[in-house]
Order: sequence, then structure tokens, then C-alpha cells
Amino acid sequence: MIRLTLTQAHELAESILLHNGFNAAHAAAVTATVVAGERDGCASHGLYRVIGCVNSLKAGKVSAAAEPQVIDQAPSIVRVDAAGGFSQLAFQAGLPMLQAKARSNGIAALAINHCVHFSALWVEIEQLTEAGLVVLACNPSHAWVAPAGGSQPVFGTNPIAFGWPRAGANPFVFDFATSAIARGDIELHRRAGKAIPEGWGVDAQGQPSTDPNVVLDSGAMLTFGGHKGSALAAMVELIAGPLIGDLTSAESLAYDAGSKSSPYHGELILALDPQRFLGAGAEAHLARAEAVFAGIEGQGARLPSQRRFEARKRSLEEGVQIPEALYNDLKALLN
Ligand SMILES: NC(=O)C1=CN([C@@H]2O[C@H](COP(=O)(O)OP(=O)(O)OC[C@H]3O[C@@H](n4cnc5c(N)ncnc54)[C@H](OP(=O)(O)O)[C@@H]3O)[C@@H](O)[C@H]2O)C=CC1
Ligand SMILES: O=C([O-])C1=[NH+]CCC1
Repeated sequence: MIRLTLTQAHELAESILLHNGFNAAHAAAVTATVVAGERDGCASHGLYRVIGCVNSLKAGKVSAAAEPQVIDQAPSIVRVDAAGGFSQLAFQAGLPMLQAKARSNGIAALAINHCVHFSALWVEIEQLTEAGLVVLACNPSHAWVAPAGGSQPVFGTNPIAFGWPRAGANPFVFDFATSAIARGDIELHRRAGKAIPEGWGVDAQGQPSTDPNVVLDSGAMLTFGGHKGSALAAMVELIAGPLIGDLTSAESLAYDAGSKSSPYHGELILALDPQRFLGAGAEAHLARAEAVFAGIEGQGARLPSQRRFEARKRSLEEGVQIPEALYNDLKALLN
């Protein structure tokens, strides 16, 4: 393993992105999310993703200098046209108007369109919980996941993330793929030459497989929780696809045309302002919500994101460790 300080991790990612042609704004926005992923112990959306960024650029599937256009679509809807660039910069561009609309209306939506998307959603969720807002976000990806009861890919790995601000504590945040596991995790198993657990995927005949090559290249991933994950994955296809005028996971994969680039589609982010919902009662009701968290932690169960926040604390002190093979692959992108 190679140990890097967070500053070194940042410099490594940003220099690769700049060297390969991304403009300064995209390089900075993408670097912030992949370094945050590595810092928080989310390797599937950490530094390893820089390789995919460069591959997507070489394949002509992402714009290196796209300028996101912010559109005031309706009193409660802000739309950002990412113009074929990565989603990170588009999110940053739309964030101020989303917050302003959520504060004045109580609820607001940000629809990001035409973005190339590969990041973990909690990075965005936390920026809204920090502003005191409740938030829900989701997006499709590429059609890699079979519906419950079937064996042919229809859905993307379609993450759903939720955040709830808490006074004096880390926010309550969960963020998961509606597949049994993120595809990035299966790709990391492949890189490490390891089998995957049963239940993550099937082969082309729909039979269970623990071979990451089979699941990634010819089979299908599975949803989490059977028919329940399957229904949630379908919901994400609909509300972060056609509802916002953007591609489904099947359409994104067709657009990819075998280049194996990051997915190209939209993202939907809903922000709710407790102050606007509750007025003078906000503080008392938010205090009541704390009983839910106490009920979970009080019996020894953990809150989602707890592991991540602990990893963050550790990484801020000790830096991060990445496999030597990944480090070498990243350095090779500077040649
Ligand atoms: N951009 C895209 O299109 C996609 C992005 N992704 C990203 O991939 C990432 C990983 O997704 P996935 O593989 O499903 O994640 P995991 O299954 O690893 O974890 C998902 C969530 O569950 C929490 N959790 C895990 N174990 C427990 C536990 N025992 N008790 C309580 N909470 C727990 C995690 O918290 P903790 O982190 O603290 O462990 C996290 O919030 C996400 O950040 C997601 O946004 C996934 C698919 C597509
Ligand atoms: O890990 C995953 O499933 C994905 N991350 C970005 C696109 C899909």
C-alpha cells in the first residue's frame, strides 16, 4: 500500500486531470469529490475514479471545459445544463439557487441535465445539510442491473441518498446504490483479483456468479432487497430520467456505444427547509427527531455514515492508503 497525505492525494488527482486536458474548474471540482471519497473510506468512489475520468475524455464522452448553464425553470425548480461536462461543476453552479428556492418555498428541486456522472452523492448531500436543509438525491447510471425476477440488465446502479441536518452532531446521511453493491466495488474486486460475494450478480444465463469478470462483462448485477430494491431502482429511472427530460440507464448505455465511459444522464436533488415547514416550532420538532437516532444508537446499532465520519477523522490525521498498483496506474496518467 502507498500512504498519501490528503494534500498529496489532492495534488495527484488534480495534476492528472489538468495534464490530460480538463480545465481548472472541472479538475478542481472532480478532485474535491474523489479525494473526499478516499478520505472517507469510500474507495469505490475515490482516487481510482480518476482513471475513468481520463478514459471518458479520451473516448470523447465528456467535455473537458463545459460551462454549466443555470436556468430558473419555475418558482421551485432550478435546472442546470451541464453541457456534457462532469456533474460536480454543474451541482456547484446550481447550489445557490436551489438553497434560495428551498428557503423561500420550503421545498425546491435541482434538475441537472446532460452531465457525465460518477460521484458518490453524500458529497452533495452534506453541502445541503450544512445549510440546515433536508435533502434527497438520486440518479440513473448505465443499464447493468437486472430487475428482481429477471436476468437482463435494465436499471443502473441508481443511488439514492438522504440527509438530515442535526444541531451539534454530524448529519444523518445514507447513500447507497439500489443494486446490491456499487459497480465500483465490483471493479475494485476485479482489480484486486478477488471473487465477489454471492448475491451481487449473475452470469449471462441468470445463474449466480462470484466472478467479477463474468458479472461485469457478460452477466448482470442484482438489486438489493429483491423486489423492493427493484422498485426503487425503477423509481430512480423515472424521476431522474424522463421526469427531468433526461436519459434512462438503458439510453445512457446505448449512448456509450461500448466505450466503457462514465454514464451520461441527469440527476434530481430535492431540498426541504424545516424552518419553512415548521416556523417557530422548528427547534422543538427537530429536537424530537433526535429520539429516532437515540433509539438506533441506544441499542448498539450504528447510524449510516458513522463509519465514514470515523474514516474521515482518521484520514485527516494519518492520510490515506491506496494499493500500489492503483498508485502506479495513476502516475502513468502523468506521462
Ligand atoms: N454516481 C452514481 O451513479 C453511483 C454512485 N454510487 C455511490 O456508491 C457509494 C456506495 O454505494 P453502496 O455500495 O450501495 O454502499 P454501501 O452498501 O457500502 O453503504 C451504503 C450506506 O449504508 C450505510 N451502511 C453500511 N453498513 C451499515 C450498517 N451496518 N449500519 C448502518 N448503516 C450502514 C453506509 O454508511 P457508511 O458509509 O458509514 O458505511 C452508507 O450510507 C454511494 O456513495 C453511492 O452514491 C453508487 C451507484 C451509482
Ligand atoms: O459504482 C457505481 O455503480 C457507479 N458509480 C458511478 C457510476 C456507477
